[in-house]
Amino acid sequence: MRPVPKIATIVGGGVIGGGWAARFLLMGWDVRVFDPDPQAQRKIGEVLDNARRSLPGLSDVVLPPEGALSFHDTLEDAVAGSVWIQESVPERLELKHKVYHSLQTLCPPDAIIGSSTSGFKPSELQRDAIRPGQIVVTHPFNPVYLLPLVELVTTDENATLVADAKEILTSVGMYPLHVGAEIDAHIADRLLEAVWREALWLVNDGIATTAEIDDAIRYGFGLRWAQMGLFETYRIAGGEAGMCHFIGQFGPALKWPWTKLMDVPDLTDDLIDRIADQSDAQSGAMSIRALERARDDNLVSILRSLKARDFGAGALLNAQDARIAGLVGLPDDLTRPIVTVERAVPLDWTDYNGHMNEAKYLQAFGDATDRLMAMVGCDAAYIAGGSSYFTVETHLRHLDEVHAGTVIRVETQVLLGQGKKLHVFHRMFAGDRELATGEHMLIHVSLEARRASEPGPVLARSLAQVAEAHAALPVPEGAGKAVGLRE
Ligand SMILES: NC(=O)C1=CN([C@@H]2O[C@H](COP(=O)(O)OP(=O)(O)OC[C@H]3O[C@@H](n4cnc5c(N)ncnc54)[C@H](O)[C@@H]3O)[C@@H](O)[C@H]2O)C=CC1
Ligand SMILES: C[N+](C)(C)CC(=O)CC(=O)[O-]
Repeated sequence: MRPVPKIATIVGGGVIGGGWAARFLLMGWDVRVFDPDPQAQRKIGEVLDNARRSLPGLSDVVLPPEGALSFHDTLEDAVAGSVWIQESVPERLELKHKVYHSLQTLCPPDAIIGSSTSGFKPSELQRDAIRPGQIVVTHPFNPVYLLPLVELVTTDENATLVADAKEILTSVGMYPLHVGAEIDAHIADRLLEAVWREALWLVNDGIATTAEIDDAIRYGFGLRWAQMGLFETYRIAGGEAGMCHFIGQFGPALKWPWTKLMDVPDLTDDLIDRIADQSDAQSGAMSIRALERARDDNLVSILRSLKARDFGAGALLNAQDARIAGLVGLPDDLTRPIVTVERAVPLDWTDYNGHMNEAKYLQAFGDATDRLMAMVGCDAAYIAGGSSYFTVETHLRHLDEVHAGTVIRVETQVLLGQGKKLHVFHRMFAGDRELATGEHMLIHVSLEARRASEPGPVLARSLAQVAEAHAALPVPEGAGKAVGLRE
């Protein structure tokens, strides 16, 4: 794809438009918003605050510098020079048609217009459009700045822009699921709608409250769904005999009255009041923004756990980190310490004292050592060949505190890189502020014998090169020290 100016326009800056604005901005795009609501700027500001505290820490590398956000009184101003236009106005087809008509008379003809629509088919959106091929469905999930899925639904008219759309969405950390055929509500909302209908019936019939239904999801199958989805978990539920056995066992239940799916309860005032009252009793003590923060904190923890396992949505985040960081090799300039970590402090690294927990300093220094090892050639392929380093001694010093969202940087000096021994000194900074140091002795080992061994020649040469260059640097303050005892 040709290099494009990173300019996105958000038309409709409500719940979803605000989330799109945050994702594009934090991934380095300039974002222009058009929304006639006088409260739009305040609302987007609040969504952005939530995004800024949660999204950067998902990444183990530093995100690109944040783009510029601007609000515009006219659509013409808002779309000038835009590459991606995200329509997120209310779910009314005639309103969306009106918006596309205005947009297409004003916007660049090669910009992509993505619609956040939860349920309209792209052919419905394209009807009577000036350039039907410019409009696609890009259906996201709330919060758009944290959840990667975006359903990309297209028609034959869109053939030439599908690849570009996928590339742009992937570049901002999303997972474009290209839906093979257009249907009402795409894939995900069709599934959600089924669960939603059943939940409404359960409240309507007085079987369960809103809180009990939420407990049934979050203490059970919701946790399974978050990492594996439906079919993979049911395959496991079939035991060793797998999916066929599972269907054999539970297939007959499809004919039993387990679901009321095709009927919808009448949304009478009584039912709406009951749902609203139960929901107030369940969560009314918290503001929407506080609930959003609780949701985001939990999502960050779940996503980071999946990331550590390189699984599901976590594997997507690792791929995004690799794209942002590019290839890792030794820097050209070895006359100064090597930057081995540059990242924001994630929400789940902070503790009851409201700052980064002591254990996470070791995590960051461990990551710095891993990065240095990869840079000098002790990378995944080398380790798969049966050799690695084990850390045998560590000394940490905590010099200053740091909070969630702050960008930290670790600079690494090799004090010794000879034979089996690798002696490193890490210094952690936030800007110019020194936060901590970590001194570590590592021994090269054979993973088969579980004993010390000599490094391979390429690794040994590369380490010696760094150690020799770093020997010219002053010995860092604090190196070689133990915990002092006052007399
Ligand atoms: N809320 C949700 O959970 C999700 C919603 N969606 C979809 O996103 C779209 C927007 O939904 P929400 O953000 O929830 O609605 P919302 O009501 O929070 O926001 C809509 C915004 O559009 C603005 N607006 C109205 N007319 C406009 C116009 N002519 N030009 C520019 N702005 C205009 C409104 O002032 C408002 O700020 C819908 O198509 C919806 O189906 C998609 C995924 C999830
Ligand atoms: C309720 N909803 C149909 C607007 C939901 C969505 O479209 C996706 C989501 O975020 O759940």
